[in-house]
Amino acid sequence: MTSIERAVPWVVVVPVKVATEGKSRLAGVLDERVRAALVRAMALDTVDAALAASHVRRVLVVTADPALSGSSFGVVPEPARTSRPPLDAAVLAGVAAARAAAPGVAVAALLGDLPALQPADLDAALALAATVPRGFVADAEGTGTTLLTALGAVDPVPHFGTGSAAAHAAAGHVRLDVPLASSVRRDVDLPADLEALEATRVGRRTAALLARLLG
Ligand SMILES: Nc1nc2c(ncn2[C@@H]2O[C@H](COP(=O)(O)OP(=O)(O)OP(=O)(O)O)[C@@H](O)[C@H]2O)c(=O)[nH]1
Ligand SMILES: C=C(OP(=O)(O)O)C(=O)O
Repeated sequence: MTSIERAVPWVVVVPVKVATEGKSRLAGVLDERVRAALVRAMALDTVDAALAASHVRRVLVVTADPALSGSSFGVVPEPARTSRPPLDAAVLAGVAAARAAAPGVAVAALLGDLPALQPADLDAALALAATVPRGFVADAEGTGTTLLTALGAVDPVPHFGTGSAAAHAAAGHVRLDVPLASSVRRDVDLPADLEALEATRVGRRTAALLARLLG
């Protein structure tokens, strides 16, 4: 088969916290207003990069943030709190919406704080993910998970946060062999991640915000 026939069309689910509650680990360097603007800028830049990836058919954003709406992606309401970690529950809600609209569709849950995401890097990860039932990409630290994938015949097992990469590996999910430098692994959590963005090609909204911050 040619690579075209093998190409899997993906629905990408992007969870985004209400902006005013996001990025608390940056509270020491950014005030609440700027942090909220950063959450929104990074989320929309992540979505734009995902939409530009050739393997992505649709993007669904799972959020309760009223400022995150747009014509190029769908919005899935934040699910009610349960005993499950809220991020994992949000991803499950997004996956359920994707599968309700397109039964058996391959789904990829992508964190919404990847402002340096490049479409080619996401395509490279999804090309690898097309060969395994469940895959994941660890963050640059190797502990968290920034992308998890599930082909149409299996349900994803949403698990994010510190330690989630090891949990996915222990569950037999395949660590997708993307380079450490891949922009799929570059989430922004800590002040050091924010500083590193100054030397990184980021989406236009995040770039504009950083330019205002740095004067
Ligand atoms: N919809 C939704 N998205 C979430 C939730 N928790 C985290 N996210 C998103 O998932 C991505 C990664 O989460 P984190 O790195 O923990 O982001 P965060 O919770 O804003 O960061 P901290 O407050 O510093 O822990 C970010 O895009 C968040 O906006 C949640 O409960 N619901
Ligand atoms: C959500 C994650 O962790 P963090 O809170 O460190 O971004 C993750 O990377 O799985």
